Amino acid sequence: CLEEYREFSVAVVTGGATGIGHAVTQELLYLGCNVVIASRKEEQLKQAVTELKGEIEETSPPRLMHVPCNIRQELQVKHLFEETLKQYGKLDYLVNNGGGQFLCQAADISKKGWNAVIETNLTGIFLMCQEAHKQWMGEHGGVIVNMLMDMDRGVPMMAHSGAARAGVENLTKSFAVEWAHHGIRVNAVAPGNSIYSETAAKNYPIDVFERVKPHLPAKRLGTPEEVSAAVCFLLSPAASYITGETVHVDGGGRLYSPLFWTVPDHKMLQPFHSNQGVEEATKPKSKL
Ligand SMILES: CCCCC/C=C/C(=O)SCCNC(=O)CCNC(=O)[C@H](O)C(C)(C)COP(=O)(O)OP(=O)(O)OC[C@H]1O[C@@H](n2cnc3c(N)ncnc32)[C@H](O)[C@@H]1OP(=O)(O)O
Ligand SMILES: NC(=O)C1=CN([C@@H]2O[C@H](COP(=O)(O)OP(=O)(O)OC[C@H]3O[C@@H](n4cnc5c(N)ncnc54)[C@H](OP(=O)(O)O)[C@@H]3O)[C@@H](O)[C@H]2O)C=CC1
Repeated sequence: CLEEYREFSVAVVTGGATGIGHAVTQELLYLGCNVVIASRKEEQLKQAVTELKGEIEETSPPRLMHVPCNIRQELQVKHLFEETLKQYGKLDYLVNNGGGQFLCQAADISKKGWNAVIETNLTGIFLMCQEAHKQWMGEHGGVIVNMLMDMDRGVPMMAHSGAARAGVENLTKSFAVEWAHHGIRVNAVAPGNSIYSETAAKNYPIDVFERVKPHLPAKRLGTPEEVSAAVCFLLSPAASYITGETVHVDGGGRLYSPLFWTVPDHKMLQPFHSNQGVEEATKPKSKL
C-alpha cells in the first residue's frame, strides 16, 4: 500500500507547520509524497520547511513547499491550489487540518467571535474541498481528510467549534456520496480534546490538557503522531473502501470522560408530577 505514496503523490496540508499538521507532513514526506503546507503565519511556515527539509533528500523541485493561506479567504484558497498545481502538476491528497477556536461559554460568545470560528472551521473547510474539486480532483480523483474534534455530546465552552465540526462531519458524508463517481474519497478524523502539542496548548489561558488527562481511559494524553497515523491510513490505498467515515483518535475519551464542564448542583429541571388528578395531568402543557 505504501507504493502509491512513493510515486511522488502530492498533498496539501493546512496547518501543516504545527502540532498535528506537522506530524502529518513529516509522515507524508517520509512516505515519499510532495507536500504543500499552508496556514496564516508565513514565518511559522518557513521555519517548518527549513526544519523538515533537513530530514529529507534535496530534490528539484523541492518535495516540501509552503503557501501562506487563510482558509477563510476564497482568493487565498484559490491561489493555494493554483500554486500547488503550478509546482507539482497534480493534487492527490488534501488534509483539512488547520483550525481552532477560543474557550468561551456559549452565552458570552459575540457574533463576531461566532462568525470567526464558523468561518474557520466550517466555511473554510467547505471552500478548500470545493476548490480542490474544481481545480483538480473533480476530473482526476483524490482523497480528502477533514479534522474534527470530540463533539458528539456537544462541546461546552467551545459550542461554536462543536457546531462547526458537526457541520464538517455532515459535509464529509455529502461530499463522499456526491463525489464518489469522480474517484474522490472523503473521510474525517476526530481527535479527542487531548492531543498535546506546545502550539495547541499555548492557545489556551489555562492548562486544558492537564485538566482532561485524569479523565481519559488511556490515562495519558495523545500525540500528534497518533492522529497522523489515522490520517495517513485514510489517505492510503489501504482505506480504498472507506469513505464518508469518521475515525476517532481519543484513547476512548469520548466514551468515558466527563465533558470539559461540570454542571453545578441545582434544582432547576423539575420532574413532571401526575398527582394533580387525571384532568389536570392530561391537560395540554403547551405554553403557546
Ligand atoms: C476543551 C479543551 C480542548 C482542548 C483541545 C484542543 C483543541 C484544539 O483545537 S487545539 C488548536 C488550537 N488552535 C487554535 O485555536 C488556533 C486558531 N484559533 C484562532 O485563530 C482564533 O481562536 C479564531 C478561530 C477565533 C480566529 O481568530 P481571528 O480570525 O484571529 O479573529 P480575532 O482574533 O480577530 O477574533 C475575532 C473575534 O472572536 C472573538 N474572540 C477571539 N478570541 C477570543 C477569546 N479568547 N475570548 C473571547 N472572544 C474571542 C472576539 O469577538 C473577536 O473580536 P474582537 O473582540 O473584535 O477582537
Ligand atoms: N490538539 C487537540 O487536542 C485537538 C485538535 N483539534 C483540531 O486539530 C487541528 C490541528 O490542531 P493542533 O495541531 O492540535 O493545534 P495547532 O494550534 O498546532 O494547529 C492549528 C493550525 O491551524 C492553523 N490555522 C488556524 N486558523 C487557520 C486559518 N484560518 N487558515 C489556515 N490555517 C489556520 C494554524 O496556523 P496559523 O495560525 O499560522 O494559521 C495552526 O498551524 C485543528 O483543527 C484543531 O482544532 C481538534 C480536537 C482536539
